[in-house]
Amino acid sequence: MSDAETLKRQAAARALEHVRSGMKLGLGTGSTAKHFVELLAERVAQGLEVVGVPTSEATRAQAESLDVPLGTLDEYPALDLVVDGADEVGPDLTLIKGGGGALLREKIVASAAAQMIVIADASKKVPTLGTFPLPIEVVDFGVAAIRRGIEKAVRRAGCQGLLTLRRRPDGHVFVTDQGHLILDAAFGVIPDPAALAACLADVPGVVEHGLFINLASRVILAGADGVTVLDRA
Ligand SMILES: O=C[C@H](O)[C@H](O)[C@H](O)COP(=O)(O)O
Repeated sequence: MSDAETLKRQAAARALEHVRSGMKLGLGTGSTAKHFVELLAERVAQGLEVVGVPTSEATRAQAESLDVPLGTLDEYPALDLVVDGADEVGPDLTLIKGGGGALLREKIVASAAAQMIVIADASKKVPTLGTFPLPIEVVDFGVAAIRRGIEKAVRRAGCQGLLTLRRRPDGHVFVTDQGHLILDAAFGVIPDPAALAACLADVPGVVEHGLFINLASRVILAGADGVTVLDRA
């Protein structure tokens, strides 16, 4: 396992300590969350009783293959905990998520959970959000007009930058699990995430964006110097 994967697994292992039998658990998406699901499956095999609600079809497939019992958010609308990764962790545990395109379901699941624990390697911690392009999920209609609307709206929050329609490695347009498209916004710096979130919410055609504000209660970061736990004030 590479050094980066080892760190992700360390963060995942620490998050697993928060899991108790009987919990309804949101299962995040991405390479870090994947470690958590693997470790969770080991505990399930040993007798831990939980029900997982996956945040993506990819996570559903992984959890199913590992025999983690699953349910839907309709069956379990109030979750005890969600464990998920992040692309950036900023001040006040504000996050950028959606690098894997799962932001919409991830945000719905996080909002339904009593607690959200984020797991990441320490490189994800940043003083200011925005180096990682912000994923903005949009409907599949009038994307050029939606893009113009976003460009105009985000200026009110002091943001500007190139918006790139996300494509898969094979060149086809990336389509989310909910059938939407993603514009990745290279803002570089997001001076006021809450103001930006409010501006984006005003643009018709924007379904959701990757800013997670006041959702993460704890962030577990694994770095060369060990594991650091950050709690939201
Ligand atoms: O859409 C994907 C998710 O928000 C991921 O949790 C995020 O991109 C972090 O992924 P990774 O753990 O692979 O860096």
